[in-house]
Amino acid sequence: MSSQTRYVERAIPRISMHDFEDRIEEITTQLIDAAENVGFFTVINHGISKEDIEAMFATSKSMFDLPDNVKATVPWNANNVGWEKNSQIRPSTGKPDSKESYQLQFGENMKDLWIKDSDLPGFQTTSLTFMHRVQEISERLMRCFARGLGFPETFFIECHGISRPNSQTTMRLLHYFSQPEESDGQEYHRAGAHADWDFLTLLFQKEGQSGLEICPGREVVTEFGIGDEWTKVEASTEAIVCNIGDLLMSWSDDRFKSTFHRVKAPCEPGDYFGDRYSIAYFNQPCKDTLIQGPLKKYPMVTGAEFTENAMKRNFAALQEKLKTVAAA
Ligand SMILES: O=C(O)CCC(=O)C(=O)O
Ligand SMILES: [Fe+2]
Repeated sequence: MSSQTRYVERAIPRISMHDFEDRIEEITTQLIDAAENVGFFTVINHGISKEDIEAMFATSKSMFDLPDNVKATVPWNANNVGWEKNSQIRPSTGKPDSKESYQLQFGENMKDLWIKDSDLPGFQTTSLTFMHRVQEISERLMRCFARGLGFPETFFIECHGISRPNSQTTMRLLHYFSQPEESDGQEYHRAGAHADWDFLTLLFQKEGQSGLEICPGREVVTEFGIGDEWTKVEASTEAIVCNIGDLLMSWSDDRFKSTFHRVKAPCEPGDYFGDRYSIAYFNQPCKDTLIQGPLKKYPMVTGAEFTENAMKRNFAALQEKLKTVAAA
């Protein structure tokens, strides 16, 4: 079905966050280097133990194990919250990802969209506790990026405040369905190639459940095209994989790169075909945040406008793709 992937080795920087307050300068230098040259890096010694990450994965699995009619009581909506199944179509593939996901936020968008305690006891509390811990790590990284770009140190933390009702920061629980190892002629996409449009994504994976790949080389945030040489990112439960999103690329006037990535449709020997669980934490701006880089390369927009523009660009690229699929 799909042709063999061309792979290249690229080193993915691994950054330790131990003794953060004493090492903030050194960590900032490492982060800025990774952001400029790769767009992807992993953080270790970040303060969340492997056991706590495994516990969140267990909670996520219990939620996905609920019957579809229960999960359908908290349906996805365009505020990027709620549960969906086989419904996200990526412009790069023109086909839905073979997965289900449940997106959670801190603010008013989550009204009536939490799985009830009567369906899964403790789900909301466990998830929110974990989200606050990932937010703490995100805020340390934001302090470094603010320093690196010459903004006041707490600038990005305020722009992405999670205690504001209009917060849009999202944690996405993901479950990719297991796929047949014997080809049945179909290609089952997991997450088709895309760039994220947030500030910074923090991704948790489970050891053994590989599939994440990156394709760097993007020069400007407004372009959509991707190259065809991929690099595998190892799945480790302890390390958090971080990628720059379009928002930070724009805020840095294209100095920091938002990188195309995918979860490969398994199709070659050595690929992982089993159920795959991951957790992505997207740092999103509040709706009224004003966004513009120090060099003013792009016009100033609000957080709400930035998201809307990203969705429009995505939609236009999808229409183009569907045209070529229909013509083929
Ligand atoms: O599940 C993964 O490993 C990646 C997910 C992802 O890139 C996304 O949801 O934006
Ligand atoms: Fe992504």
